[in-house]
Amino acid sequence: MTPVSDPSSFSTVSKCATKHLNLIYHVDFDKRVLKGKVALTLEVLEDKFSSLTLDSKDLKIFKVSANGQAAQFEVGTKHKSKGSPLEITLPFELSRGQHVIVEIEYETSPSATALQWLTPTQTVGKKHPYLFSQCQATHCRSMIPCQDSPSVKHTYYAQVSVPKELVALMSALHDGQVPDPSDSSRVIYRFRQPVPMPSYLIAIVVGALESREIGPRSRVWSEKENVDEAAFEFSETETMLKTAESLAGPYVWGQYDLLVMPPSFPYGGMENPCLTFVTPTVLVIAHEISHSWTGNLVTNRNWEHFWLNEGHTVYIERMIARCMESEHLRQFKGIGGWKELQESVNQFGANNVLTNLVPNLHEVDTDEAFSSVPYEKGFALLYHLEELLGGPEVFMGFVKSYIQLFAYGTVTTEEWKNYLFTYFKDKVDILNKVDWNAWMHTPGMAPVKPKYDTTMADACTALCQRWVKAKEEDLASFTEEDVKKLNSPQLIEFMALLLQEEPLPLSHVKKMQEVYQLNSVKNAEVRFRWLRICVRAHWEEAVPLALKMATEQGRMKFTRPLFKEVYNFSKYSDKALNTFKENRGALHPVTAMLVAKDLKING
Ligand SMILES: CC/C=C\C/C=C\C[C@@H](O)/C=C/C=C/C=C\[C@@H](O)CCCC(=O)O
Ligand SMILES: [Zn+2]
Repeated sequence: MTPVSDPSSFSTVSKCATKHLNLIYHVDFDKRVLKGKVALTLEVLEDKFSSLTLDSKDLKIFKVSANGQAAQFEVGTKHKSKGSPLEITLPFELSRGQHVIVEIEYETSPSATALQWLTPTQTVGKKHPYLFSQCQATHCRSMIPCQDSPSVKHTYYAQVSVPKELVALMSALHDGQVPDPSDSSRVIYRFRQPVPMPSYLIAIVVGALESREIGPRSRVWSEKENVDEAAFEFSETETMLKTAESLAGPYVWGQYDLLVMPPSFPYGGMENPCLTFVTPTVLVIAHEISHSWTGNLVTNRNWEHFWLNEGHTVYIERMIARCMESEHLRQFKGIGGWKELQESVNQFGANNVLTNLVPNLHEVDTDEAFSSVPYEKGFALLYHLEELLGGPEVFMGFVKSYIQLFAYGTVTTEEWKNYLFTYFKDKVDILNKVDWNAWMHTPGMAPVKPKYDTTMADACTALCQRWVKAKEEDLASFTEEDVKKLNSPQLIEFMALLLQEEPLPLSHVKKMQEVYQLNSVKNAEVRFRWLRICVRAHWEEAVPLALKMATEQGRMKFTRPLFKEVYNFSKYSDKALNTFKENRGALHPVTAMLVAKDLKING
């Protein structure tokens, strides 16, 4: 494995490698902290080893020991986004191949960026508090002092003490629960993760949770008020898992549970092993299931190679759509993805190096670097290669082989490319014609736009152009029949196309509401785009609706653009700022940080 440093981590991954974590947590809702003890089993990688550096962020470190002997430690200067290096000096020297158990007693901060603590009023049930984590990309270090780099993979065991009226879940297999011997009002939940995984996939949730069985290896979890509806929504999970296995190989994680998150969860989903987190706005989990292979089994070496996780996951996700629905749907999703890529390039700017497929992340906050680029420029590259090398079955054969080769390990873009050339050794002449530098190390849109089939998209394009070209006298020609011919993905695409045009006149948007009744649509993907179309047309009645959606749920895919849209409507810039400030405390810490930057609020 070629040594590749991790610009997003302080940890000394060349000196030692974490093989196992043993975690003991006491969850304190009153103080909003995790009182923790972690035992890291480290393998020594160098000849003389007597010190190491771990990642930490806003942790109170009380005590460090190595093989039971007290060890010196120092928390270094805090970095603007990477947290603080935790320097540890062992009381003895070890050599290559030996193991050492480093134990650390610590406490997290109430403002730990990996954690969101919800009051009972912020939950559906309104009776109990709620805690959930989101570690990707570099927030595990605010929850555990560790080697917080995806280049390191380890198993873990955890014991979590919580008030006995609550349930704890983690990204691992359940290993039972016992009363807390030190406090009869608490219970200890036990978890075991036998498959080596990177720290960003450690996840915890504590709340008044219930579950329903939805398959032979799957349960869906949520607050009890939502659990029956969730069981219905995700009834196809086993079918989707089997389809993914037929494409990518065996599912190695054992259990595949789903946790329906509170509305403030900042992403559509998070592929935590054994327990995918999904927001209520997400109805399709093919992406998260696909991560069980690309991302969780084969993992990017560091975050500059994030496209390997996401590009391949989107490719498998869309192959599942091809298998379960149609090739036309896969093509249609490719067209939609190209638009998402265009939006990210427009947001960052076509010359911004963060739109490189493989960006340089030195001194870059990964949360600020996050966009659709690794997903959709990554997918476009893989689809382009599929077109060149023989079609979907041929290229999926490569993807399955790539997964088998790099399973349980980590990979860089160079290693991926070398294997691509090896696998297609009789098509090297074709591969040498690909402009790799343009695809990987150049900002802006992908150098080649795949030739997608437009069968499902044509109706969307036609309706969009009718509205764009319509004059006042043409507005009477629009009727509710226009959208009855469109399914939900097509309605979303129609609105995404409108968002790529100049803002519609206010008269057009009011007519659209009159004939299509879009204000009453609950589908988040539709509502999100509809409200942006209205605010861009300066329809003032839409402003409170946009801010309501921006604050009632916290998925950044929706919250950030909605706040920005209102902020850009100059008459309502202050309204956007004040609404954000009023709601800031209830937002996820990363969401709050990024919206503040979007609205140009310092501190
Ligand atoms: C080039 C970017 C380099 C590093 C970024 C890596 C992680 C960024 C960090 O912000 C975490 C992202 C977590 C994403 C989790 C799930 C996504 O797949 C959801 C995508 C957006 C959505 O659907 O809500
Ligand atoms: Zn993903």
